[in-house]
Amino acid sequence: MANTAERIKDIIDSNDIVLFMKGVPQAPQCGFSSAVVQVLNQVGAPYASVNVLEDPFIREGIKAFSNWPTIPQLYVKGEFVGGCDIVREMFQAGELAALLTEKGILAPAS
Ligand SMILES: N[C@@H](CCC(=O)N[C@@H](CS)C(=O)NCC(=O)O)C(=O)O
Ligand code: FES
Repeated sequence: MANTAERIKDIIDSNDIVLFMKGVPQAPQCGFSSAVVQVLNQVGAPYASVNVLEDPFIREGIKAFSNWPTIPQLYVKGEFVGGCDIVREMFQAGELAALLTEKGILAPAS
């Protein structure tokens, strides 16, 4: 099996939006992960998710990969966006929708 950093790179390269979280979108296991799920659902873009509670290598590996100490972690088009606080602030400021539009994931508002 590929090493953890390679697995992580493969995951973020093969999904436009991917959320590393605790639990699954239908049943988040932490309020921070739940908050990002709610933001993504509201912004209305499809996303992949990885449950770090199922894989301790990914749970620790993603922190090293992003140089960010906590879960959740959101990636868009291979780039680290942030955790719960950043994503929530960006959403409230309209910056998350703007980013997703700029990246060609969301259609421009007409
Ligand atoms: N302020 C953080 C909150 C996230 C957070 O504190 N996560 C903790 C508790 S869920 C964490 O990932 N701890 C390390 C771990 O559980 O592996 C954010 O903006 O995302
Ligand atoms: S699992 Fe306890 S704060 Fe996230």
